[in-house]
Amino acid sequence: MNVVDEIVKNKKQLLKNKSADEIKQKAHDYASTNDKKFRFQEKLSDATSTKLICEYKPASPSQGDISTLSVEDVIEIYDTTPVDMISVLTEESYFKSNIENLKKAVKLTDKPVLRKDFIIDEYMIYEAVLCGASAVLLINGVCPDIEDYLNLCHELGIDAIVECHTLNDIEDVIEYDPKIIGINNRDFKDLSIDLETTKKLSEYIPNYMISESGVKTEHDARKLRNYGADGVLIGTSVLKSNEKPEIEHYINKIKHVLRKNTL
Ligand SMILES: O=P(O)(O)OC[C@@H](O)[C@@H](O)c1c[nH]c2ccccc12
Repeated sequence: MNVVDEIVKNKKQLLKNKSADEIKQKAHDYASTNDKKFRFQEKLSDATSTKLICEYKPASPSQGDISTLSVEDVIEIYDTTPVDMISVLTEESYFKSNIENLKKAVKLTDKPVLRKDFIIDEYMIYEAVLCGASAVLLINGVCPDIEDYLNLCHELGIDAIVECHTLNDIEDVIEYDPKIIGINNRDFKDLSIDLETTKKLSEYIPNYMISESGVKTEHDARKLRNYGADGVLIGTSVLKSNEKPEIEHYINKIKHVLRKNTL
């Protein structure tokens, strides 16, 4: 069993006593009064720069513990630096986060926030909406029904980032016209990284493309920008230091190369 199978198995267990029906109405009511809709897409539509998405990721299956900073500290940094959108892991067991961290993040910033998790039930989308998230991640091969879940996100006014890693993944989802595709440079099978995944797949992506995982240096970010990424998502490298000035410096450096007028 690979790590994603394990995560999904664990997730099913955690969701056992939850029913989407319990919070469905509440989420729809919330969405009907919320006028801030599709904020990820709105940001991506501004072509003056490639967007920088930074992630709150306390731990991961490949790295173990990543950061000891609190979610409050991290979001404060992301809120006050040129980060365009924020991603918050909510997976409990392998990434050591939780849904409360998403709630906290949304309260602490006006920037659009993505719920990053292994979404296997509509319950998790309603929950994200009720926390004030602007987007959710739908992973092809993990999400049980990309078409239905995309429609649900649309009804609720939030963006979905449909995550793909292979051309087959893209072929699976393309008929549902996803507005944002996330190319994961990390192979879930062995957790290896290859930024060329973005290069290989970019020509098959009709709308917005976010390149995810494995970005370390400005050189990497520039490469992905040149491959056509509309957004670059970084977790581990941005949180490598526990020192606020160092994190700020890293963010400024990366955003600098993502501005279109830099070579
Ligand atoms: O820490 P990195 O290599 O910068 O990667 C961030 C992000 O792309 C990664 O956390 C991620 C991409 N897709 C996911 C799906 C679930 C959990 C996590 C992820």
